[in-house]
Amino acid sequence: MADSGYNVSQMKVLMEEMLSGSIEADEYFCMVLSLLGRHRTCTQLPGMVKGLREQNPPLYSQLIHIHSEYFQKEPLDSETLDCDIDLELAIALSLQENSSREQINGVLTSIPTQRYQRDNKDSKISYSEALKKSSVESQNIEKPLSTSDVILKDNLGTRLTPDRLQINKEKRNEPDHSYYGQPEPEDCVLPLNDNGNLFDMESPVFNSSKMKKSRRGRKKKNSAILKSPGTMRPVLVWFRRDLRLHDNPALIAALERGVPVIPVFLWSLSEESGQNFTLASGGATKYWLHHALLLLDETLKNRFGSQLICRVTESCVHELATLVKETGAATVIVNSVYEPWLKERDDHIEESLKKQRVVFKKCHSYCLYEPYSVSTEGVGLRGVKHYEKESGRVDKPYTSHISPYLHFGQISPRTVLHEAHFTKKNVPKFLRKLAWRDLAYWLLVLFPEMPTEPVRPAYKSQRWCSNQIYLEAWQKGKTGYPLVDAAMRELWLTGWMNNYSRHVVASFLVAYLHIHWVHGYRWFQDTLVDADVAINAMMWQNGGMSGLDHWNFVMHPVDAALTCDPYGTYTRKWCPELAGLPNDYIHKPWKCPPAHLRRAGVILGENYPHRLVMDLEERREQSLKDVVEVRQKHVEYIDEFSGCDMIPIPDHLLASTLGHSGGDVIKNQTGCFLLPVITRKEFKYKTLQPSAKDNPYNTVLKGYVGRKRDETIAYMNERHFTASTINEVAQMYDRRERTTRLLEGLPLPKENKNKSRRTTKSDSFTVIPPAYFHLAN
Ligand SMILES: Cc1cc2nc3c(=O)[nH]c(=O)nc-3n(C[C@H](O)[C@H](O)[C@H](O)COP(=O)(O)OP(=O)(O)OC[C@H]3O[C@@H](n4cnc5c(N)ncnc54)[C@H](O)[C@@H]3O)c2cc1C
Repeated sequence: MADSGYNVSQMKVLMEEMLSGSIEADEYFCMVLSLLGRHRTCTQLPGMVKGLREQNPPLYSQLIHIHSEYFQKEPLDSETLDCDIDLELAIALSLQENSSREQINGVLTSIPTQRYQRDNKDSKISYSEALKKSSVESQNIEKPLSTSDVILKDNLGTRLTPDRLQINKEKRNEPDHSYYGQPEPEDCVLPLNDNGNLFDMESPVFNSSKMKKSRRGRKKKNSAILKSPGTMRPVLVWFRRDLRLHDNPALIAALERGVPVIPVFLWSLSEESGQNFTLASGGATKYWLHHALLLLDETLKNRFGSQLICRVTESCVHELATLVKETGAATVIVNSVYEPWLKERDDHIEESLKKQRVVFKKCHSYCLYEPYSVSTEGVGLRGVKHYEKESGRVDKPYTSHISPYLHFGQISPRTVLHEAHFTKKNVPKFLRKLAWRDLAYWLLVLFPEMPTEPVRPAYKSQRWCSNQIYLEAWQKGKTGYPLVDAAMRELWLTGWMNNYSRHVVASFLVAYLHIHWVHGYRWFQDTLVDADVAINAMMWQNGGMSGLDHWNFVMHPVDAALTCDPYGTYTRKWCPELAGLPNDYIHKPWKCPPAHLRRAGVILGENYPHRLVMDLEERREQSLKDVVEVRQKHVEYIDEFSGCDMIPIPDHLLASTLGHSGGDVIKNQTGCFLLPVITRKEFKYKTLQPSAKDNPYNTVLKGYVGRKRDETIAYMNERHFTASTINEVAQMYDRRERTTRLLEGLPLPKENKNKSRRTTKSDSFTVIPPAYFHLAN
């Protein structure tokens, strides 16, 4: 067993997880491999799991089988290193081997780049030098630097922040790097195991035989190709939102070819944004991107003597065609991006490269699962019954802060997932968030108009307020509500705010200022360093009440502060003019006695604004009325059985879910197949009883109520879990008893008809609404 206490406990957890069925045997094996290293796994794993021989013979033999299959043929030598070291070696090899081969054989490879031939007619020069040169010179020759290229080199005398990537300086102060900085390249490496090896991230499904095969394949291919210089056409790795070297499937695929690898980054603002005013690249993200590119280039340069070719272009398809001509590349490899308009562009690029006889290969890495591969099979109509309320302290760095790194692919989601599995025992909420990231991309693929058009069609006609003063006050953090202002100022100054604050400011804009969520989406796109069309649009749609899974809560700007900033620390940091107020009044200065205000140096209306809107209850009521009006106007989008909103399901999803006939049969008068979606109870109630004065389902969260609700949910979950565990153990004994009696020929005990169920009968979500039966038949 492992030497360190750390590993012992890790091993225990892993074994427990495998026994409880939360991980498979091959996952277990890979994790052990990562923790103990190859040698110790080879020699110690059979002994470690021998207790299973009695306890769980099938599992035991499965593990032994995996173990022997993995180690049987592969010698334990230093060449079989894990992914990143492989990567490092391979990159070094692909550059060095070429150059040394040229020097030894005195042979110039057969396919130097066209431009290179132009420039070096007489000279014989090694291919690697040619490549290195090509990446520097390609920009100098074809186009003037100032207009089309972004060269990320100080020593080339080029501006590090070219115009088109530069953030609008008048608009933004320099972000506070001490608060939120770019990672050093080293920050992005995978964790080391005891042997100093890295986790093997190559196999997403932990398939040991696949892992082994691909390693062998890689070694073979490298050596085979390196021996035949005649086939050395380089490969272009087009970096997009995968600005890293580790766990990068496109880069690995390129290196596997054993030919020179040319790293490229292309920037086309209009293509990034698509046609629908998605604002995919706002000022803050450009700023982040700029630094991420610098880092990537630096890493390539320092560690591998390579460099990133960066070009700004109107059309990536043309730029790639040019690059292919310049370098003689036979293959372009990318990691897929999933925004529908970018996918369309990739399809177009693939076609066009095909005509040049260049292979365009796409790998998957941006999400955990490819959005196109997500199956709806097995998805029932169950609600999200035990959904825990979003909570978070804005005054503490309790969340991971990895969103921009994930957005630009500086960290891969798989790495995060694996680290989460390894470093923490139980992080379901965090894992759920990673899944939401995938969910956002899945939704964007289904509803490409999501950044601009409500997913619930009825809500297109909702009335919104167009008061520009409100919007600007919100954007600048001058609403007079300290928590909202603190969050918006943090966003402006750092390009980031945490999830809870995002909910607070979104609720405020939509439910209290009545400003269309699209304005919120746009502002976030421009100011967040992690601005992400898919996630941002999904969240604003949900906050704006027209999304697939709209929030079942509204954040009150004062009460929310009780939960997220109970001592006012956060608010004082970003609204320093209020710093002197006592805790009791920091979130509601308008209630502060004049003497306290004077002592704290606060003059409302002068150094801190009066509240933009004062009648919060009334404003919220109005927002409810607006929604009810929409629902009453568009009854065709309301399910008559459940009272829920309905959304049209895209045909292709319908066909994949219900089979080829699905698309024809089940369409109503709107010409679409409509599916009921979760709808706030207060909307249903008020739609049925518009003049009712009461609102038993009021969704406005009170800080303390929120906390109490968390505790109640945790308590209920625990009871539910304990009850079902006891029930299952009882059933297991029951089954054993019956088997023994059967074997011994004894009469069987009477069945207990009142067995408790894991899912209670009263769970309304398990009942399929009659509407569905009606439609499905
Ligand atoms: C109105 C609104 C707009 C948002 N816009 C964006 C955006 O443009 N880009 C963005 O990355 N996140 C967005 N989020 C989601 C969330 O607020 C951020 O991902 C989170 O605050 C980032 O901090 P973290 O890395 O510490 O998150 P953690 O809580 O540590 O979560 C880890 C990762 O999970 C993912 N994640 C977390 N929450 C969500 C979520 N609700 N939906 C999908 N993925 C999630 C992110 O990639 C995040 O980095 C938005 C939320 C709201 C309410």
